[in-house]
Amino acid sequence: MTRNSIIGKSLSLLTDAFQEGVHSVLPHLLIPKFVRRENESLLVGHRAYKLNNNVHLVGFGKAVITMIKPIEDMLRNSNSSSHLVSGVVSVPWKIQESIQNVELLPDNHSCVEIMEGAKNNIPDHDAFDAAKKILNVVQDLKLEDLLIVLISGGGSALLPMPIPPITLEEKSSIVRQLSTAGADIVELNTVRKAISAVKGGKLAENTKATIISLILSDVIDSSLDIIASGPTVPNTDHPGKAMEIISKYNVIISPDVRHVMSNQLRSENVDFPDASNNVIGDNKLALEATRRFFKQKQRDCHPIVVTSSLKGEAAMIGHSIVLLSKEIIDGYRCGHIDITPSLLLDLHVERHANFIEEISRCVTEKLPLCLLFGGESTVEVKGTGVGGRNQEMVLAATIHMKTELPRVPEDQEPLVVLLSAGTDGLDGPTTAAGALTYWTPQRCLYDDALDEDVRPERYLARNDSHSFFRKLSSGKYLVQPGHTGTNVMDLQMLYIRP
Ligand SMILES: Nc1ncnc2c1ncn2[C@@H]1O[C@H](COP(=O)(O)OP(=O)(O)OP(=O)(O)O)[C@@H](O)[C@H]1O
Ligand SMILES: O=C(O)[C@H](O)CO
Repeated sequence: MTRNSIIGKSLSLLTDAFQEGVHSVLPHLLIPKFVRRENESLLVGHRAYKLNNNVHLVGFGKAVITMIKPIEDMLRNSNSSSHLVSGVVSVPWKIQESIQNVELLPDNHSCVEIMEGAKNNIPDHDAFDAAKKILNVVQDLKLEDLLIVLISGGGSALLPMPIPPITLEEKSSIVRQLSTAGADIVELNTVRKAISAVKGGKLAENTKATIISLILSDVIDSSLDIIASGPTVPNTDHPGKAMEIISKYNVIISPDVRHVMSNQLRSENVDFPDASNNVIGDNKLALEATRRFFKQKQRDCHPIVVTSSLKGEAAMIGHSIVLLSKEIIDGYRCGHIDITPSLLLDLHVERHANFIEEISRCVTEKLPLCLLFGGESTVEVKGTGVGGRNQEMVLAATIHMKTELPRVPEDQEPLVVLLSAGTDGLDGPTTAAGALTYWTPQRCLYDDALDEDVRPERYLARNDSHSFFRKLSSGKYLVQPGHTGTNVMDLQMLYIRP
């Protein structure tokens, strides 16, 4: 096989593995594993709920559009009547037309109203209208009703309801300032909870019905109060915490926002006995599916799940990944590896001893490796370019690969390929999920870029990673699945052959 075809095959292998990871967390496949109908009861986890034409459904997030159908099917009776009485969901702009398999969408007679909004993941008036409708539905319910709440990542932007007199524009500006300043999702959602009339458990406080939340997690450790800002989970944040975050990132806020934040009380409700919050899937599931894929498709390759809690600055992570690649390539050459301890911390390696043992074995036996990471990085956006955290990570890695990976003797042909992409299919305000890069001692993506007169450093300095990858080789290195209909953070795969 020529070097080019080995590179091409490896790029496709990683793209296919990413798709497999995404497929494993498609909500319509996860819901039936968690929710079952048995006669006139709905079984969710270990609990049984009596059905009596009393079910209402609300939902918000990037992945809820394909959660509706399995629930509707389950609640329909043999005479075609249904226990599902009403529903409203808030989903991303244009998501329905991007779901290719229309069978996954609710059918035309569905009683669930689908409202699209939050273009580019920014709360807007369409999402605000949806949030108002959702709040009306839950407020009207009675004690004997069941409320199914479908929740997934992206839910915060799709359920905006600032506490008056804060306006939607003020709220959006705070979120934008925080996320471009590099605040992580825990910080961002702590602030969102403090200024919202529905987040931080307030949706649950507004209903008498029994709540069953079905949650697809897109945050590290699946913290329930952080996913979509926990509308059905008690808010236990210290009242001053949101203001501390505002000060940390120098966010400019209006006197109204300051007033609402300083009057925030510690939540009275420390528990909602009538709410059950159930996580139906997460990043770990996707990583495990990806690991299995490598085992089946590439028998000589050793896949290792490194972490599901990767976080930090995207470009720095890209650098750490290259430093680890260097140690592994050196290891293949001398049959032994000493991993720098700080790299284990920077890459959030979960089980240090196991990881070192497995890598050492692969290096000694000269086995190809695929290291699998999951999590969510951040970017402090200082430039005016167009990009996302995954594309920025891969662009930074491309530059470090060129300068830091070793020039090994001619007779050795190591190959490094990296993919980083968001499982929701959209990385920041771009149409790609992420990107790929490669390196061999003879040629790497950086060289291709120079040949095409696309200078990686210039694009990185402007936070313009999407423009870089779009321009380079007509977008060949972009990962572009479109809206996937799911969302369990990002996946990174680092494939190294000796
Ligand atoms: N030009 C850019 N270059 C790199 N990253 C960017 C750029 N512009 C925005 N970002 C990053 O994109 C992130 C927002 O991306 P996105 O809208 O995909 O959010 P998300 O976290 O996936 O959404 P959710 O968690 O709501 O599903 C922010 O972290 C922001 O720093
Ligand atoms: O919607 C949100 O808040 C984020 O996606 C985290 O769940």
